[in-house]
Amino acid sequence: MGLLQDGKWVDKWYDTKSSGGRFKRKDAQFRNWITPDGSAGPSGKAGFKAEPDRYHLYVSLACPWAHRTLIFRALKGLEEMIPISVVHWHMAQDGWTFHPVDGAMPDTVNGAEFLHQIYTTAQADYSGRVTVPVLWDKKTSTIVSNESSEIIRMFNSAFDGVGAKGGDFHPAPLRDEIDALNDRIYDTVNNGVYKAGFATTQDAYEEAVVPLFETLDGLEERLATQRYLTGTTITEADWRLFTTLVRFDPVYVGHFKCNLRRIVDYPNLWGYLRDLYQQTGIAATVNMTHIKNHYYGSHETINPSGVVPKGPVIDFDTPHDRAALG
Ligand SMILES: N[C@@H](CCC(=O)N[C@@H](CS)C(=O)NCC(=O)O)C(=O)O
Repeated sequence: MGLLQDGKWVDKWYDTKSSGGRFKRKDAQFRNWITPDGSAGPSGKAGFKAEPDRYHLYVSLACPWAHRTLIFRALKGLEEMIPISVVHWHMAQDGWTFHPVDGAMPDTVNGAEFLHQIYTTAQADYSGRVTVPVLWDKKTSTIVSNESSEIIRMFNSAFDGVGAKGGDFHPAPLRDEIDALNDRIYDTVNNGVYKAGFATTQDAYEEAVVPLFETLDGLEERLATQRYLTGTTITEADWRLFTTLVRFDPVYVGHFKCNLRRIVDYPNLWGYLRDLYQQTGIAATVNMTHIKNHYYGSHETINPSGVVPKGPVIDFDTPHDRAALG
């Protein structure tokens, strides 16, 4: 695991010393937007018009942030318009690589061996972490965005005029509610599991793990009377929660010490997770081998042996009985 410093790759683990053992996630740096007419979005430069066969997506099947983008690509039927490359699950001294393994897909656009080469192709003196997902523009040979929350917003609507499937997962009447849910769930759940797992002091760990389960307890109550987070329709907030929940029992409970309770111990959250998993096209975006091998096999500071546990045995296909909620 490493990062780029002035365009040079340096092998370095996260620094938690300067923050009392706390893991602090750095903001993504490429923040442009694809829009229907190529005008600038909420941030970044103009010039990225929604066009078929112009963009390419680099992902890891292990990564919950990249997983969001794969889900939106599937929901909106963008598979042909936006092809993908998939990195190897093992993120070691070279960072993410395109080395072959079952489920990986080579870089057919730039012919890179390492993901960091994509970053330096976009910006030769780039300094920062080299993360997935990356949305690439073939026309101008640069990175449009490496921020998943913004990539899914683009996929949600920018391609609607050029052949994307219908469906709006951030509809105007629900926006405030979705955004508020996203804020809390990002901080305490999506990023909360990382803050617990990468903490290197007891205090930092407890500061993360307690709010994580307070939020999960609250969501369990919320989902007792409604099928999805905002009611009867699935929104962006549900998909953003899903990618953490699906990894929770297989990885976060053990590897990240998020073990006050498991998702299977929460009847409503567990049914809700299966409900989302069983939606059309979603199961195909979940690769449990990449997920488990990546976390247990790449984070040497947490699991030095790299041994990957066999369990738990989980069946996301069992009926969920949530249709009665609407
Ligand atoms: N803000 C980014 C975060 C992406 C992210 O941290 N991805 C992880 C994989 S799950 C990564 O590539 N980490 C490599 C690193 O930090 O060096 C997003 O949501 O797109």
